[in-house]
Formats: sequence, structure tokens, C-alpha cells
Amino acid sequence: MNGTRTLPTRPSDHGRKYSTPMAPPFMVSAPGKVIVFGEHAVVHGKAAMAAAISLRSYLHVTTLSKSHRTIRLCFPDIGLDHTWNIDELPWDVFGKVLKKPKYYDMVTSLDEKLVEAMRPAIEEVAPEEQGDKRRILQSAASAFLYLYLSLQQATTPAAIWVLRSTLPTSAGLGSSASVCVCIAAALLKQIHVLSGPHPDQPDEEVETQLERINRWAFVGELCIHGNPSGVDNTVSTRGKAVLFKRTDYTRPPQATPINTFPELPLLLVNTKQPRSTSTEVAKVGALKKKYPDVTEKTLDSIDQVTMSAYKLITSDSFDPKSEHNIEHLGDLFRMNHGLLVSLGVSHPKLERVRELVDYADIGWTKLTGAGGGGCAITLLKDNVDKQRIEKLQEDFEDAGYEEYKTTLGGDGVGILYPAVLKNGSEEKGGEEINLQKFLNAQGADDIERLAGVGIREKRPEWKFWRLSDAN
Ligand SMILES: Nc1ncnc2c1ncn2[C@@H]1O[C@H](COP(=O)(O)OP(=O)(O)OP(=O)(O)O)[C@@H](O)[C@H]1O
Ligand SMILES: C[C@@](O)(CCO)CC(=O)[O-]
Repeated sequence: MNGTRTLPTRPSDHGRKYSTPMAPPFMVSAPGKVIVFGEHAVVHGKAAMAAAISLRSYLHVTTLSKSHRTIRLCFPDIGLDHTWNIDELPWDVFGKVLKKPKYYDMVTSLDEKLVEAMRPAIEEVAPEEQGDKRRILQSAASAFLYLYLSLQQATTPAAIWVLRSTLPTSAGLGSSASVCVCIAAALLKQIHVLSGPHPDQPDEEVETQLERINRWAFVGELCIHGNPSGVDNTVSTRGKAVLFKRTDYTRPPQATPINTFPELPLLLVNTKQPRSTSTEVAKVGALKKKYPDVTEKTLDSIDQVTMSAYKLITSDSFDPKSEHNIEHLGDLFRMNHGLLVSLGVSHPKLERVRELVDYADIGWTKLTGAGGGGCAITLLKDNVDKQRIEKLQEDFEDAGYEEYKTTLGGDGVGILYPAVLKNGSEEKGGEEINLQKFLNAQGADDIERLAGVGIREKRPEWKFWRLSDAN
């Protein structure tokens, strides 16, 4: 069954009085991330340091009445609009063939039998598309379907899922992880196994909810990436900044919150060179197979760079305004980038960013995320002349690159339940973000204006699972 364009309406779209006990439309949002140190090495059990950014994905879920039996996925950023008939999905594979995992289980690999059973439903997604475009659409659809079949029942109500992101897709800023966190959180919310979020929730309970969401987001990442370390979904779920390490994939990773993550003067530039994380990760895997000793040593060196940066920024004497400290961190940026180049995951367009920054002599640059294109981050030197930054920004524009303004270390996954904002008015009811409004938003600015989390203004209706020491 393919994309129907008309949107079924609920009995009452205007007020919030529903004539049936249907769940109201709700939203989930999760941030992207920058990896400050340690990408790729982290896939091989070394440490990585990453921070959430203010660019985010937003998922809107509308439950339909019992007369509908469809699940529609509408992900306009990537051109996906597909509808499945719920009763035609392979629900029977679980139970008959496989043991259905519990919502609290830790799933660390995909079950080939379920992947196989899902295949016909995935094959019918975007059959008219070819190559990379098809892969992008089908991988997003598989992440959703795998989680949907794992967490829901055949009796699940019909629904429309619309996802829009202010993050660039496939650019190293964790777009896939933020999508997977949104999907995992929304599915868990729908089956009523998430408590909160509410302000006085004890830390232990907050941890349980975050862990639950993160585990399933990781399964979504397995569908998109193949071999994720879990750092992206962990930062996207928890927000702020973490030092992450995973040596044993059958156990939860170590994720040490960095509560004192400094406000660093960073430029974030997208080369707009498309690439896929799974390809870049596979490249390093192949290199390690070919040259095990040398590659392992390179990965160990990245680990040392990451740990050295961690020690530096968590030391009591670290001051982001200190020229000496920033130079130290900058040197570590340069070393980390050089090691990534030697692993073969840079790209001429990323090297061009580094070159332009080096010529301007205003900071230190490294690729961020999987590389092969995508984004670079530049740590700016102290007291850099404004004109030199402006000239550099012109050079970036001339090269066809895009710079993003973002802040580091914001909130992780959040929920807006129901999808209603008061928007400064005390009027009863407030303003509902209905499906059509969400679909009509034009681009990132409009999405943020309509539903944005903590960027333009504090929106108290959005709720987050916050740990007491991370506020
Ligand atoms: N806005 C979006 N809507 C729907 N699916 C998306 C969206 N953004 C990303 N995706 C899914 O995530 C995939 C991109 O994941 P990929 O890991 O290659 O890039 P990334 O997560 O942006 O980069 P990195 O892993 O280096 O941070 C896409 O192929 C698509 O399946
Ligand atoms: C390249 C990589 O290290 C980071 C991608 O953002 C892959 C991963 O950790 O899953």
C-alpha cells in the first residue's frame, strides 16, 4: 500500500475534547550531536567525547480511530511517505517463530528472521527510487518497522507518524540517531511503559526511562548503520555531553556525563558532500582487517587524544577563555583529525575546510561524525579578529558549504504530550500543533517557531527526563 495524500481527520481537531478515548496527538524530539573527539575509534572499543546540539528531530504522532487499520510514515525531509496495512504486517513471526523481546530487554543485534520477515514490507517502500536514495528511504522505514513490530501488538491502533528535522541528513551530526531516539521514545510512550517525565522524578527512575529509550534507539541504529557504537543514540537520548566507551556489546556502554562541558568557540561547517556512516565505518573495519597492527595503533592514539582532552576539560583549572588551554585543546583537534585522515575517512572537501581555516590562521579543524564528507568543526583561537572570521565565512559560502549556528550540551529526548503549546496565553486549551500545521511548516526556522524546544524561547510544555546533577 503506498502513500495516500489525504489526511484522515479526527472527530475533533479544534478543541481537545475527544468523543472517543483515542490518545491525543503528541510529539517527541531528540537532538543531534557533535563528536568532539574519538569517532571511528569508538566503534572499536575506544573512548569518544560527544555533545548534544540544538538542531533536533521532531516526531508528531496522530492516533486514528478504530475504523482505520493503517500505519502511515511520512518523513518529508527524505521524501518518504508510505502507508502499510497493519493487518498485513508479519506480526505472527514473533511468538510463532521467535520469542518477542520485552520492552525492557537489551537487544544488541538484529534478528535475521525478523529482518527477513520484514523484507516484503520494506521492499514496497519507494520502489520507484534507485541506489542511495532508495537505501536512505528503506533504512529509515526499517528502523521504524523493526521497532514497531518488536514493541507493539497486532491490535495497535492506526496512526500517522510525521518526522521533520532541523538537522541535515547524513552529514555527521547524528541525524539517524535522533530519528531513532524519537521513534523509540514514541513507541514506548504509546505502549505506556515510560513514566514521566516530571520535575521531581527520582534520578534512578529517570535513568531507567532514558536507558529504556536508548536501548531501543540503538536497535534502530543497527537497522540504519549496521555497526553503530551507540555513542550517537546515547548523546541524543541523554543530551548534555558524555565520555562514551563500549568494549562489550552484550553489556550497557559506559557513558560518563560531562556536566562541566565548557562553552567552546566553535564553527560548524557542512561541506554538503553526501556520504553514509555505514560506508565510512565499513572502510575502517576493512583497513583494520588488512593492517591490524597499524590500524589498532592508530585507534589507540585516537583514544589517547580523547582521554587527554577529557582530562584537560574536566580539570579544575580548565578555563575556556585561557589562550593556553584553548591552544592545548586545538592541538588535540588537529591530531585527532590527522589520525582520521590516516584511517582514510576524510574527503577533499573536508580538507578544504581545514586548509581555509589554516590559511586564515584562526583555529584548529577536525572532521566530525563519520567523515567522508559531511561536517567539520573548528575551534577558534582566542580574540580572533571579526573580519577574518567573516572573510572565512565568505570563503565557505563560495565553496558551497553551509555554516550552522548551534549551541552545545542541550537537553536530550523530550516529549510534548499532548501536542499543545500555550504560547504565552493563559486561554483554556492553548494551541494544538496538529498534523497539518506541522506538515505546513516551511523549513527549519518555521519548525522551530512552531514546535521548537528551548531555542527561541523556553517552552515549559515540553518535558525532559533530567538528572538532578545535570540541570
Ligand atoms: N530527517 C530525516 N527523516 C527521516 N530519516 C532520516 C532523517 N535524517 C536521517 N534519516 C535516516 O538516517 C540515515 C542517515 O544516517 P547516517 O548515519 O548515514 O547519517 P548521520 O546520522 O547524519 O551521520 P553520523 O552517523 O555520522 O552522525 C538516512 O539514510 C535516513 O535513513
Ligand atoms: C563514525 C562513528 O564513530 C560516529 C558517527 O557519528 C560511528 C559510531 O560511533 O557508530
